[in-house]
Amino acid sequence: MLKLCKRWSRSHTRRVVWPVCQRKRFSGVSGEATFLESVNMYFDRAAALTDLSAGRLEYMKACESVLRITIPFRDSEGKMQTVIAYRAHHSTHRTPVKGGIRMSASVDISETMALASLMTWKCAVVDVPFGGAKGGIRLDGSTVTEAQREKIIRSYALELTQANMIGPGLDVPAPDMGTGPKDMVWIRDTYKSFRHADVDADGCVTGKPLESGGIRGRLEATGQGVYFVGREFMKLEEEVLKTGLTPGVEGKRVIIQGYGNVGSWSAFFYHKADCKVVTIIERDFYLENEDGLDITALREHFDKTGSIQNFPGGKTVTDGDSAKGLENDCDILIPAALEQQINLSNADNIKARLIIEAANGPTTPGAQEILHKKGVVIIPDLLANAGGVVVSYFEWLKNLSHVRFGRLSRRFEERRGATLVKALSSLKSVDLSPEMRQEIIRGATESDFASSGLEDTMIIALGETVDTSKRLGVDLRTAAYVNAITKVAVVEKQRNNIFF
Ligand SMILES: NC(=O)C1=CN([C@@H]2O[C@H](COP(=O)(O)OP(=O)(O)OC[C@H]3O[C@@H](n4cnc5c(N)ncnc54)[C@H](OP(=O)(O)O)[C@@H]3O)[C@@H](O)[C@H]2O)C=CC1
Ligand SMILES: O=C(O)CCC(=O)C(=O)O
Repeated sequence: MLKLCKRWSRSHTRRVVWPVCQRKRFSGVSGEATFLESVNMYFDRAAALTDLSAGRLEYMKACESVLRITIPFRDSEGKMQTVIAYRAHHSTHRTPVKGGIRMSASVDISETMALASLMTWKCAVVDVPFGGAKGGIRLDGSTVTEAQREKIIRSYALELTQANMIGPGLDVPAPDMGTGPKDMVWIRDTYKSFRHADVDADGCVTGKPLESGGIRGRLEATGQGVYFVGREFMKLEEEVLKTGLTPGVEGKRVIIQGYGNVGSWSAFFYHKADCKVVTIIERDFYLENEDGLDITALREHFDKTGSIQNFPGGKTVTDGDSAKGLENDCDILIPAALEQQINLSNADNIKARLIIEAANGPTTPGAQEILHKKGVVIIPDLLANAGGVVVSYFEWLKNLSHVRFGRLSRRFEERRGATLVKALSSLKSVDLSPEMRQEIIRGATESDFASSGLEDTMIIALGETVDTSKRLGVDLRTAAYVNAITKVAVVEKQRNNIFF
């Protein structure tokens, strides 16, 4: 695709599509590569193991275009404020492009481009047929009212619509850090008001609530994927041996950073699988219990108080930097908050033997080197947290087909199951328990399809990654990038871009 380079303005918002060559360099953790530089370093390391030409790799690495938007709004004192927002398209080798929208005070163009790039490689790792994109709104969501937030989100969606950077066949955003289902409804509604004749308009965004075209299972999908990938990895004896742990997730001590969407659902699934969640780290404190936190009771506490702080079933530690909790004793560490949390300043002190990257970009290249030397295994972000985009893909398919998964077949399957049970019951040699009967009779629901489709996808992607890592003798991140780059290159070559 040609790099976009347009500039235009309208009365209430301004939009600029920046040619990527104008991007600035932004700093990250002091003395370390920025997030974008890290993603590119990981890409380069893997790219060197492919037989693709340097020119093609350079093109594949670059971010195709970035839309920059300025959104005005009036704060609670009536003063005019401006919010900067972005939408980056890393690769349109497949369309639509896909990726969440982050809302945070630390959003910048460089971070958005890094996240968009990760989306390209992530979709390829799990065979989701999308290109990579990401959005960012530079705003601390807790500083605005709901009405102000709605206006900002709708303005953002309006600008994307007018720039042709949203639509079921163009670009399909979703939630990321700081955004959620309600924001997705405002986006869908804004898009639909301009494209009201588009029968597929619901597919312009995923992560919507069920009543507004969402799918059962998207809310928990990223955390559930983080669980599936960890559970399957822990079954691979040869791989587990490298960590020094015993096979199986059961009984393992887990630390989770971030109790938002991804962190809370990861906690739920690991706890359900009989792991001990011993520490949960939030921005200003961490919560610990050596015997494992009761995650069900913790959820109730969160729902009542709006925070996990002072949960009576654990000790809340507020003194000092909460990231110190990453260094607590555990088997598995699941960073599920921000990028660059595991860096040169703390990598030496990490006790975990397995790190499952639920967040995007939580480990810097410098930290990774230290951890690898210590024998720590890292299941990388582009594989570990892909569950969100996988179930987003299912939501998009649901929106385009205009029917809930299982609606046409469930009753039919149940009748056939009942006939089978009847036939089996007539055989004296067969003794079916009530649970077995129920399992045979029950037709698959939408949740069953979403969850089993996600499970299958994560198992296949982990298998492919482990195979490549063994074949090339490289770590899992490099292997996942090699697989992703190879898959994207096939599509690039087949389409034979006329601009090459
Ligand atoms: N949502 C999704 O489907 C996907 C998300 N991801 C990635 O997962 C990560 C988390 O996203 P998500 O759960 O959606 O975001 P949320 O906004 O739902 O939650 C983020 C959580 O992290 C906490 N947090 C913020 N800063 C810190 C910090 N410095 N130390 C500890 N905790 C902190 C937040 O606390 P507070 O509320 O105080 O800010 C919040 O509890 C991000 O990296 C995101 O890109 C990846 C794939 C899909
Ligand atoms: O669900 C999606 O489409 C995107 C999720 C996302 O932003 C991510 O995986 O980082």
